[in-house]
Amino acid sequence: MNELWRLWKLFRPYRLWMLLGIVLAILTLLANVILMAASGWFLATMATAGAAGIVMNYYAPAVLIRGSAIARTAGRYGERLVNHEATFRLIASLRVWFYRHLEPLAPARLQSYHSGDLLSRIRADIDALDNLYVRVLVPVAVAVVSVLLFSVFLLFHSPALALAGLGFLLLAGIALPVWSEFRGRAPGRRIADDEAALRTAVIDGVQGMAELTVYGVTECQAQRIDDLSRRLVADQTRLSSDQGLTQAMVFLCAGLSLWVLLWLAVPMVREGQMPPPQLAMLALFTLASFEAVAPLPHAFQLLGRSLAAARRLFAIVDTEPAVIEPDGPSPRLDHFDIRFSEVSFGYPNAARPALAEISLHVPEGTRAAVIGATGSGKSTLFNLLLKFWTPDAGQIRIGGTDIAELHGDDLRRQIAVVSQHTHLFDATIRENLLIANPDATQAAIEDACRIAQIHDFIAELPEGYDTWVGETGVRLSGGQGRRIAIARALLKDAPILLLDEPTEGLDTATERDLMQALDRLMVGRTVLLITHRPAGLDWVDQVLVLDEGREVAHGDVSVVPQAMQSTLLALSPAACGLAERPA
Ligand SMILES: Nc1ncnc2c1ncn2[C@@H]1O[C@H](COP(=O)(O)OP(=O)(O)OP(=O)(O)O)[C@@H](O)[C@H]1O
Repeated sequence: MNELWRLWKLFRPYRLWMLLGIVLAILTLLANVILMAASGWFLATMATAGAAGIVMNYYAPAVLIRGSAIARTAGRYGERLVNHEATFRLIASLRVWFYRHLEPLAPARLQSYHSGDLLSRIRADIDALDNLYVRVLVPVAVAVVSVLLFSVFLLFHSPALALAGLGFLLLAGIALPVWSEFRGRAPGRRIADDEAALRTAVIDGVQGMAELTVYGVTECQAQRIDDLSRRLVADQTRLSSDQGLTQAMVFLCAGLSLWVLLWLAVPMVREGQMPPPQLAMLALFTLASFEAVAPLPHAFQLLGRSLAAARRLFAIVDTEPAVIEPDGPSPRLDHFDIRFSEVSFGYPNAARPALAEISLHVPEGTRAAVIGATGSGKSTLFNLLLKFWTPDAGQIRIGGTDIAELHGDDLRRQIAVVSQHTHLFDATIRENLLIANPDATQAAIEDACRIAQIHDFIAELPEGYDTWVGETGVRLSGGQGRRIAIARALLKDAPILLLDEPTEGLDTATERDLMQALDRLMVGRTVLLITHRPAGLDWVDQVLVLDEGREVAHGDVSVVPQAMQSTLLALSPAACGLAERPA
């Protein structure tokens, strides 16, 4: 129930909208009940007056009937309008609220969530919360107020009638919803989880279609999706049949209530304690009053699903970010040398630290390489410099300022990254370039692409820079993707450049061309290159060699172990057809 209270606090800014929606819903319901009761009374009065030959004024009841019919229609329209408006505002603000909590968690804390699961939380779970307002909160508020009013109304006629009416209303409005909530709790929770699992499985299946096909296991994935779908459908079927059953029970309660009313009231009429038209009025009133409690079983059934969704959202919202941002504004950076001082860091639940007491100083405008076998901690060094994680010990300074004093966004504005995993968005080439600098002119874009040696290729495409690159850039080769990354880095024009194995996986000729482009990009910037191969080491001023997170050597390129240097010769600038770097 803690979730309910937390949700209520999120709903608070919309309480006036909600109040208005609830008031309109109550007025609509009352108008309907008055319409039914007045019609019953009016028809019965007219019939008895006609039979007795009595002249009566039918204008006043007719006005009441027409008035309540119009009020019911207008009220329903207004209530839908207000409640939908409130719901959409609420959902919009919940999405923003969730995204605000999600963003600081990226990428460190989100690595344990699949993108399909996150998508499910952002979309389906937030949508499930709107049920809480429209299908739970509003009906409950309407039922509480209306049942009170109905009981008072019946009390005026007879305490026995009030007691009987209230008894059946409570049976339909409390007992059935409690049963419904109990039955819906487990499937509701499973539906939230299974929807997320299904989305994850479908995304995995589509993205990994090539691998699944190559290894001949598409059937297995299809079976997994099928199993999840069946479980989901089974739970949804159970909820639907429960919903049908509870609706039938509500009608049964209304019918029984009517029978009991007739059983109590007919003797009163016979004994002259109640005029006959009043009996017709009370009969229709009783039937109509169950409209107040009819939505409650379904509302409480949805409660389980909504609370499960809320719990899944709060699980993310309550996660502590891996990096705590400073309170004040970031200090201004005037220099861009990078200094790691005795930096140690271990990932949560890791067997050993990813980095242990690493120190490295890269003077402004110079280049350093971090080299080491796979898993030696090179990327971790970048992750710490980009403030995706916080070191467990030691400090990282840029221009003498501890990066802990800088906001992540301000820090990352000073850094461009070219890595082997360039993410290309499902957009045009131009849009993919503009993310580095949204204000870049076409001339600037083309200049960057010329230096990155990709302009000629783009210019030859029928749609040039407006060519759609496809999801994750499938329409570009690995080398072309990396050139786009270099062009992005040029457009960003940041003083610090991080190169994360930028030539990994490319053939020698492409690697050589790319190194030429990178050489232009590195000019005048503080560069940190990580690699597990010696390619490009001749262009750096110092090399740090890591092994299992520890420094094993540090100095000029001669400190690189002999075994690595022999490979290095094959990739020297001369071998790549490049001029030696000027001193
Ligand atoms: N997000 C993570 N969560 C937990 N452990 C991680 C994470 N990222 C890396 N590690 C672990 O930390 C160690 C260092 O990894 P890191 O990625 O820094 O190595 P690397 O030298 O960049 O390797 P590669 O050359 O293969 O990219 C490894 O043992 C790795 O398993």
